[in-house]
Amino acid sequence: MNILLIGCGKMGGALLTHWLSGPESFFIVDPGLEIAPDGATLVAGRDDLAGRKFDVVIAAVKPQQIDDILPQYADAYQDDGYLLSIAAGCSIERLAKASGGKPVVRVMPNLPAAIGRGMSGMCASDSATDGQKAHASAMMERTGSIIEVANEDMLDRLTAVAGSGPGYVFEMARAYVEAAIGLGFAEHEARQLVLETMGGTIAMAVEDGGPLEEMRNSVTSKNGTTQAGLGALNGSEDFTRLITATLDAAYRRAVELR
Ligand SMILES: NC(=O)C1=CN([C@@H]2O[C@H](COP(=O)(O)OP(=O)(O)OC[C@H]3O[C@@H](n4cnc5c(N)ncnc54)[C@H](O)[C@@H]3O)[C@@H](O)[C@H]2O)C=CC1
Ligand SMILES: O=C(O)[C@@H]1CCC=N1
Repeated sequence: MNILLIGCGKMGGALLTHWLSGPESFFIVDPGLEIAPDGATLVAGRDDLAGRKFDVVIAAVKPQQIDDILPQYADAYQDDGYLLSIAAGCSIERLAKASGGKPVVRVMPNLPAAIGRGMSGMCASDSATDGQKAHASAMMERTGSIIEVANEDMLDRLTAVAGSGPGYVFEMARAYVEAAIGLGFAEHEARQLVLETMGGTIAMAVEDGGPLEEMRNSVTSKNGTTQAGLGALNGSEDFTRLITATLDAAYRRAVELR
């Protein structure tokens, strides 16, 4: 199976490192790349394809570039080929038009795919076959977990939760480290304390599987230090409101990018 990856930046490149462990042959087009990742073939652009046809074309460029770039490759699909897009927001309707009417599988990955811990969502056009959906899903499973959502709107909502999610978590970690430095720790100590605390806590929540509220309460002694900290963090629900506003803003942006 031959796959053409259009765009091999932060997200496309992260996914590719795991996709390369599969049986497909990867061809990459990205003007920003000078050498092909090991195991893949770099092509200069549409005119460098020598008539080759692809079973899957993957769109991993910015959503704003889709309408300019994808039509250039509309004749590069096998008859039963499909388009897989990771572009945020960009609708199946737009993608189908840009690919000359090919079946479309939209996937929303996230950056921890780089270490095989991605959390992705997927939805497909009615024209995508079960085989195409199963193939896209199997590719994403090489990069972490995947769920199928009922419709495109839910994929845009998933983008706000999981696609952009690592950005929120990195920002929380950054602010947490900054605050720890403010309490007197050296930067390397603050980073270790915060990342090990966050990582250990998340790993425990996943392993335990119980209600997060109960787990939070198990840290919180009456009139203790955690209660004092949590009162400052979310005593008047400010943190809950901020997180809600964060997800709402990201979802609204995904809708704008449709
Ligand atoms: N970065 C992230 O965490 C996530 C990104 N995405 C989606 O992935 C897509 C790519 O985003 P990033 O990887 O973050 O951006 P990026 O800027 O790192 O990658 C885009 C790549 O496209 C290449 N490119 C530009 N013009 C091109 C052309 N004419 N032909 C082929 N390649 C071309 C660029 O050289 C660059 O390497 C976006 O649509 C974004 O919505 C989805 C989920 C998460
Ligand atoms: O910020 C963005 O638009 C992309 C999509 C999800 C994560 N990064």
